[in-house]
Amino acid sequence: MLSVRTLFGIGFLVTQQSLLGQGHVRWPLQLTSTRQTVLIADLQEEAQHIDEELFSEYGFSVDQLMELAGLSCATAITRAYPITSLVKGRPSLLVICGPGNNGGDGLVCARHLKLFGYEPTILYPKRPNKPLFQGLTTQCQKMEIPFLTEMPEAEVIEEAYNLVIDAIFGFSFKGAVREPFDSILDVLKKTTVPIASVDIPSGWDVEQGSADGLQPDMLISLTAPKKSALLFRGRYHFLGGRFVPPGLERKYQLNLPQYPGTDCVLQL
Ligand SMILES: NC(=O)C1=CN([C@@H]2O[C@H](COP(=O)(O)OP(=O)(O)OC[C@H]3O[C@@H](n4cnc5c(N)ncnc54)[C@H](O)[C@@H]3O)[C@@H](O)[C@H]2O)[C@@H](O)CC1
Ligand SMILES: [K+]
Repeated sequence: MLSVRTLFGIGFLVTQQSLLGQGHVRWPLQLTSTRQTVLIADLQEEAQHIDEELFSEYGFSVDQLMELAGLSCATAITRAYPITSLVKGRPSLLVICGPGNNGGDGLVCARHLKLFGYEPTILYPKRPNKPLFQGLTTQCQKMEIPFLTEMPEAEVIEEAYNLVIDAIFGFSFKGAVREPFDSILDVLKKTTVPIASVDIPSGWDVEQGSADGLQPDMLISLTAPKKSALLFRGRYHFLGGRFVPPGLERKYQLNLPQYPGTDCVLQL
């Protein structure tokens, strides 16, 4: 039996097979907006399995998918926050990158945003010692994107930036946030500048979310929305990462919506 609950302020519905009293329900968990219905990657492990299979079974490389993911994020940001809509004199953005692949998506996103005419600045406090991330960092430096050495205060962010892009943690985040990201997230919770989160709002449990965590204005879900996306209450939810082969979509019953034309993003 299907039960329907309204969890979102602006016309979003969440439907799930019998939410109460039936134990754990894997599928189908759906997110329905006025525009789309998509199934949700219910478990953290599920998102990780999809990720691993893309590399092991389907022959993709990490940098390939990261490029597509980061391009999706940059494209979605241009749709939600076109340069003409920004309130500051310059189209300044702060991109905060974490220590894993979510951070890599952030670096790619920053590079494309620069090409799209924005003025990103990057904070990248924990840099993995791997050629992929070193290359992405060099590319951003060569694009003349400035890197900060420390997290600005909330008031400075409000003064200087139109938007913060949160590429700190994605679907591999677990447990209590460790420094320096704990302090960074504390500042982000204080600022009133809109936040666009890549894949998952950082600090949120991938399945359960976080009642006192970040409340981003935008979420760009990659491949498929994660379960915690049901708790997202911001204005803009986009799906990106248009690279899922049909066999993988069938195996995980993702039932992904049709992206319009040649677009790499879809507003949910
Ligand atoms: N298959 C996909 O869907 C794709 C996923 N991509 C991105 O990859 C992300 C997942 O990347 P990863 O698996 O590298 O993981 P994450 O980027 O989610 O985070 C892992 C890093 O965070 C650290 N970390 C975890 N918990 C922490 C805590 N409590 N405090 C402090 N540090 C913590 C880990 O030590 C590790 O360095 C996705 O969310 C998405 O953004 C894309 O790059 C490519 C395609
Ligand atoms: K994130």
